[in-house]
Amino acid sequence: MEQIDTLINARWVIPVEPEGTALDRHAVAIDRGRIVDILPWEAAAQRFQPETLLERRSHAVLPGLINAHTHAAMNLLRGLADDLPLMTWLQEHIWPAEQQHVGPEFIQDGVEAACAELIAGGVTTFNDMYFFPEVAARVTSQAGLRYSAGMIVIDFPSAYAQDADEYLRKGLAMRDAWRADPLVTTVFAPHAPYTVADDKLKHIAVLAEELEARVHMHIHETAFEVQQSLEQTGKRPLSRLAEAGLVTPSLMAVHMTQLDDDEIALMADSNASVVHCPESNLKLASGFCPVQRLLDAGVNVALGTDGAASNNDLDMFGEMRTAALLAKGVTGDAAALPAERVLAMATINGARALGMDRDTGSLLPGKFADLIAVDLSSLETRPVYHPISQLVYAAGRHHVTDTWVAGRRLYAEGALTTLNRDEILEKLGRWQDRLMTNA
Ligand SMILES: CSC[C@H]1O[C@@H](n2cnc3c(O)ncnc32)[C@H](O)[C@@H]1O
Ligand SMILES: [Zn+2]
Repeated sequence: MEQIDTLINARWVIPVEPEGTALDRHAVAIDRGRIVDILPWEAAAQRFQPETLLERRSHAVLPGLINAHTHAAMNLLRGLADDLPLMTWLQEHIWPAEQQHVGPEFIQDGVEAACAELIAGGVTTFNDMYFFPEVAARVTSQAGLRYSAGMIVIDFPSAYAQDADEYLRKGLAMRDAWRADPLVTTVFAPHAPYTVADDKLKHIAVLAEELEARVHMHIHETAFEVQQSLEQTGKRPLSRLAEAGLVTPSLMAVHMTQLDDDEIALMADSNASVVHCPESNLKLASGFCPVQRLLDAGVNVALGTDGAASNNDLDMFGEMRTAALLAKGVTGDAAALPAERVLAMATINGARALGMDRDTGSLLPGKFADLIAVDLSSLETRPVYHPISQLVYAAGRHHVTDTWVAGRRLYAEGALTTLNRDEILEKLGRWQDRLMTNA
């Protein structure tokens, strides 16, 4: 018998690779943080002697979800300003609130609350863009989540940095400081084409190539952004970025609601990724990302929630369902973005966008044991004819019972193991009072 750390007997194991597969009555064997094998229950019982045996006989076990675009600390700004278009929301509400309140304590408490929400919602990796990423790294590392930290650049001062050079310097210092932590990776995160000047974009392109780092950026979020760029520069933002050398396999282009055929071809030819954030785009009335056309062209499309102030949650189950339904509405084709494809977007495509697909994003022997268990035995999820469809169209994040990152159980039968829920709720109450008295 082989000694292993954990064996999970699941009613269905959904490895995501190959897409659309649901293995009936299979077990996942985990040892030293990695998946050893996936095999039928009986074969697993004969081969393994686990230290921990978990019976999840009415559950689907699948890769942890990858939230490919967040602003985690913005959990403290959830519901501060709703029912507004992007630029009014940002310029008149969010940016003033950030100027007044953002600092290390804000990040500490906001990211902690976000980590709790992400873990309970089945997310094992998130790709973030926000101020003070070194504070977020400390929090996420303690929480046990996999964190892709944005080295942000934006052409306006904040409590974090005064100008683009200082943002870059601080980001690179954070990258060096966290290099050895297996849960923390770093990507460049210039905010948007309209907030970062050409020379900085070119500098980031050179650094990203040298350091083999991803570049995470809001691009073509609204028609207004494209129109304004045409008026100011005579170019659409994406062609400005292409001229700066940023449209490469390292690019994670977030939103992309405005794309013509040539731009879709450019994204495909460049092997760049798109991060689709359907709920934020709907709520801010930003537009519709042409997801099916991008996928048909061969573009890697991942899924993200955006921050809790524009979504207003970090619920990747909700995001999968919205993405699938929206694609059908936009194309007029009920076959657009089927359940197995949207699950791939929320897992392996996110890992590909981040350059982490050798390690996470699907359940394959040798990969990190980043996985979740989802209970499909409740009234609203029975009967189960097609487990993957059920996960996307009927289940929700409240059906997640367990979340593991690198084999460590961060959520155990509905309880957080690394974070204190009551303390987080208390801190959220204090921030609410603070923001309401200083609005
Ligand atoms: C430089 S830190 C990130 C910066 O982005 C702001 N933000 C949050 N959501 C959006 C969005 O959908 N589009 C553009 N900018 C956004 C956030 O408030 C921070 O200032
Ligand atoms: Zn965003």
